[in-house]
Amino acid sequence: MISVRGLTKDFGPVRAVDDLTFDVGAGSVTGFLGPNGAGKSTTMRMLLGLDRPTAGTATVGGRDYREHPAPLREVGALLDAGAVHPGRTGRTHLRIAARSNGIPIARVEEVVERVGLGAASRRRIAGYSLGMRQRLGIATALLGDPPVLVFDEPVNGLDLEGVRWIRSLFRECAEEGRTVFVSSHLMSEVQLVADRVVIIGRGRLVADAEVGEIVGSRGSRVLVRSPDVDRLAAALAGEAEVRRRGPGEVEVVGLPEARVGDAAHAAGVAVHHLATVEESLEAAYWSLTEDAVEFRGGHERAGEAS
Ligand SMILES: Nc1ncnc2c1ncn2[C@@H]1O[C@H](COP(=O)(O)OP(=O)(O)OP(=O)(O)O)[C@@H](O)[C@H]1O
Repeated sequence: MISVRGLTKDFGPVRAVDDLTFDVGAGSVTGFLGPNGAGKSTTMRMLLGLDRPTAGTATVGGRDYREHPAPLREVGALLDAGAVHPGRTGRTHLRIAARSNGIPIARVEEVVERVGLGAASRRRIAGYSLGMRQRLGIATALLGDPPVLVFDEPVNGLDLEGVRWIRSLFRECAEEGRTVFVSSHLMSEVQLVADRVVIIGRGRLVADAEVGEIVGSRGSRVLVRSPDVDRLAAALAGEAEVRRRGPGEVEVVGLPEARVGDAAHAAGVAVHHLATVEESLEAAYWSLTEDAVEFRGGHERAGEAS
């Protein structure tokens, strides 16, 4: 499990990470979201002992990353897929990583197979596409069969097939009981794969909740098209909020679609279209950041300053 408490990082006058507190639990995929420059990479670097916090702590399995004797067995990480020796073959790179972490060499074949690197693993990394480098980085992360996986923007550079593959890999890893923590600035991508999300903006925590809770946080909305929206609005008065969207179109907030349909029928109002609006994580994100309120679902931690 990953535990972040009061984590803060200043680069000179710039506060890149500002008093972050959250946990990332095992057995699920947690997305780490925020716009460019929000502080995601800096947070992950502190988690992996690559940057020293100005204040606070970031631990994996209750310990600082640097305190783990064989870190690859505890945390598998993909931070910068370009940061590998280009003259080596993928297989040599993996063998060196295995040896320095006391991992049996036979494991190299297993991870090469699992990430679909195949024959490319015998070629020099210099000739790899960005997608192949991502796969090699993920193979390195999986090498020590670690309970915790940390990936910074893993989808970057992958083609459509690669993106689908990585989604199923995350799911499998979570189903195997691992902690999977994945950063992205692509909300739609995270919505497809994550169970929970930690959202940050300007270094600060914006949300820490199940994807469903965040997406549903604005309440259910039903879009209705009718030639008589005025009568419909009157019929629903006091029961729900009715917002005008355009000529003959309203959005009803706070009632399920069946209730809206029944109310229209009872009032004798013709309805040409009626459907629940599917909320996107992106829309919920903008609404959360605009409101600038901290939203926390589910796992509220007792005694914690928010
Ligand atoms: N080594 C550094 N020196 C000075 N400032 C830094 C350094 N690393 C990051 N920053 C600044 O800290 C802030 C957070 O950057 P960070 O890379 O962590 O954001 P991010 O959310 O990962 O963004 P991106 O999606 O663009 O990678 C930015 O303002 C960035 O310019």
